Amino acid sequence: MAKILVLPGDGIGQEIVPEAVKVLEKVAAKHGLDLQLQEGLIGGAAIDAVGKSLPDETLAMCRQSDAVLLGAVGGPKWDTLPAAQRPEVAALLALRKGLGLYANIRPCFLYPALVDASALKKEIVVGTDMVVIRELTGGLYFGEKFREAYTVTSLSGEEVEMGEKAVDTLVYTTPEIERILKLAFETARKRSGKVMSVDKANVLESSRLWRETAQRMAADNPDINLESMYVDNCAMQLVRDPKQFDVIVTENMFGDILTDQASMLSGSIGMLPSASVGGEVALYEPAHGSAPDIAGKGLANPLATILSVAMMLELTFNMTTAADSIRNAVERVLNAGYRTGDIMTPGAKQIGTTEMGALVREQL
Ligand SMILES: NC(=O)c1ccc[n+]([C@@H]2O[C@H](COP(=O)([O-])OP(=O)(O)OC[C@H]3O[C@@H](n4cnc5c(N)ncnc54)[C@H](O)[C@@H]3O)[C@@H](O)[C@H]2O)c1
Ligand SMILES: CC(C)[C@H](C(=O)O)[C@@H](O)C(=O)O
Ligand SMILES: [Mg+2]
Repeated sequence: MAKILVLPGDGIGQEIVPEAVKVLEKVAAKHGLDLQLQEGLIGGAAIDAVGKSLPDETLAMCRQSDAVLLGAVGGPKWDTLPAAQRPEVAALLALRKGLGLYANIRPCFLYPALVDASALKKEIVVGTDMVVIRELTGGLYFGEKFREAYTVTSLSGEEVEMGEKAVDTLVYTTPEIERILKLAFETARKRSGKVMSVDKANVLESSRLWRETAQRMAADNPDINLESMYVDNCAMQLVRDPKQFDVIVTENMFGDILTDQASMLSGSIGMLPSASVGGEVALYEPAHGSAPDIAGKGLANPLATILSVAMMLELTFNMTTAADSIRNAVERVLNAGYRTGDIMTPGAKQIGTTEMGALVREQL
């Protein structure tokens, strides 16, 4: 029995998650996986319904599940709430931290049919196949943060208020760095053995600890070919020559930014799935957000969420064949020329969210 909690959340989450769930149901039936699906409230939708973006019941339901499928949280309606109540912080970050999900795996793969969908030149992106391992429960996101009055002492010795001071703290500890590097090494062993550790060790103390730890671990793991790169260079190299990368491992905020950028190598942010792992129960979530600009219009690309279901089958349920059947179905639909707006190219057939979901299911 596979107990799966479904959390559609906000914006396009409400449109893409149902498509992914129907794919999951079909694959589960074909591969003999007995599903028990439950739906829960999260994000702005939960604030509107019960006054809290991560209701206690949702967290408890996560803990009783084998896996969680999340859409997205946040949107303009809740942007003006105090920081600690915003869905992104009070729901998503709290869920990741609460469940101990210290690693976010974001595979960035270009389906050959989408080579023209990328904003980058065809010869640059063709053959893109990498995975970014993003640290998910440390760094700036979770360090101490506060605001206070900013005062300076004037020439006459008076304290003068000059506005405010805002502080975010970037903390990493050796064990936090070791466990994410360990996952990167394990991932690399199943691929080419190459790991690029991305940091800002020329400026940041946390990055110096990161780099020293990575290099020490690499010395103990001779089968791993580890290199380190500064994050600014990495941002440039990702668009200059993405095929030099296989496994990238990096801290929380660098990973957030680099994966949105890397998504363009796969054609669109609507193509980038993810798995947040390392804790009590894994959370599968597309890398993109709630896309308020297209929400409610049936335009969103459900493939990142559908491909997140494939990751769930593979990582949580060890069902590699079932996972591959989803990836192959997606490939066949793309090969047949069907596209949502974000991956549309001249000559292709533009369809909406539900049609894309239905076509993938037809191919299963
Ligand atoms: N995991 C999450 O829940 C998550 C992730 C990122 C952003 N957010 C939140 O989402 C809201 C919007 O943030 P944003 O606009 O910066 O990022 P976003 O990822 O929601 O959207 C960025 C752009 O990409 C497009 N896009 C995203 N997903 C798409 C899809 N599946 N199909 C087609 N186009 C897609 C959007 O239309 C938009 O133009 C904010 O409240 C933000 O905090 C949530
Ligand atoms: C919504 C936000 C908190 C989140 C993050 O920064 O981790 C998102 O951008 C992501 O990439 O999953
Ligand atoms: Mg992000």
